Amino acid sequence: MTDARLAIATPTVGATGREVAPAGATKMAARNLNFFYNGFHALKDVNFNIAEKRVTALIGPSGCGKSTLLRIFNRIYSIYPKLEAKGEVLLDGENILDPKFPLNRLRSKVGMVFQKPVPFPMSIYDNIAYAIRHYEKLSRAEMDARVELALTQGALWGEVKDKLKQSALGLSGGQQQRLCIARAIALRPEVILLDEPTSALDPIATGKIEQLISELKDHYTIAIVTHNMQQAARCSDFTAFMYLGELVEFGATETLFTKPTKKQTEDYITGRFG
Ligand SMILES: Nc1ncnc2c1ncn2[C@@H]1O[C@H](COP(=O)(O)OP(=O)(O)OP(=O)(O)O)[C@@H](O)[C@H]1O
Repeated sequence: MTDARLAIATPTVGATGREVAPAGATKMAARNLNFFYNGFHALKDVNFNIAEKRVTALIGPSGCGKSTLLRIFNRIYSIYPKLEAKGEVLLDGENILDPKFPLNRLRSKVGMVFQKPVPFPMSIYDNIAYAIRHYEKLSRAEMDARVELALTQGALWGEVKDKLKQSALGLSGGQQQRLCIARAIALRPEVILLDEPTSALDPIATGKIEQLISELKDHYTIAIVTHNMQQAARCSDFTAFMYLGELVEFGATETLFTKPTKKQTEDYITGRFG
């Protein structure tokens, strides 16, 4: 991977005291990353960068390790004793795989949305507020404003503003997924990881989520696992193609889809396998 825009950048400190890197600079990076499921070598020496305020897509045939890689970016695996990661995953230059990197801090900076929408069995309002209460003490008015902002950024406010007290389980699948994205946004993360966020949705709901992703990248760094190559082509700035646990090719999405340099990539994107 030689794209000069992805060179590791030294983070600078913004007005809020939060470290900020310019859009396009490296936000997260895997360095010689290997992962083992109870001895099974699922990721092999993976190196790649996720650019600040850009969308990076992970594509590849089933079982190639896309979800495994995404999950390592917020250390979800660490709750299982027989799973082991070797190498480094850097967030603004700090290794998040280091057990000394606090999990709470990681989870507040790196949010995750799963394949199947999983709203909590509570009201729409509380789905957002519950997550915030875990991290912050806010007044009622402040909480109302945060809930509204998250639902607005999640492109859901217009549809739910008159039924905030109703159960989130009554929303459609597409609305539930936007609620899950809003819940992740409510914690003001810097990075949002999306694991096949539209695979359970119809084309209209999928279109809304794709539109939302393109709006969110002005504010957040996004990595998305998708089986849908058109989706990767439509939504992402950079694409990583994986095969059998290896990162085969990484580059600007347009280049990877029009002029892949590896035969395996070409075979996959032209539908010859996978
Ligand atoms: N909990 C687990 N225990 C053992 N092996 C696992 C586990 N989860 C995944 N694997 C294996 O690790 C490899 C990578 O799986 P992973 O789910 O990351 O692939 P993927 O590319 O996301 O696949 P899909 O597109 O089908 O979701 C596969 O060989 C899979 O069988």
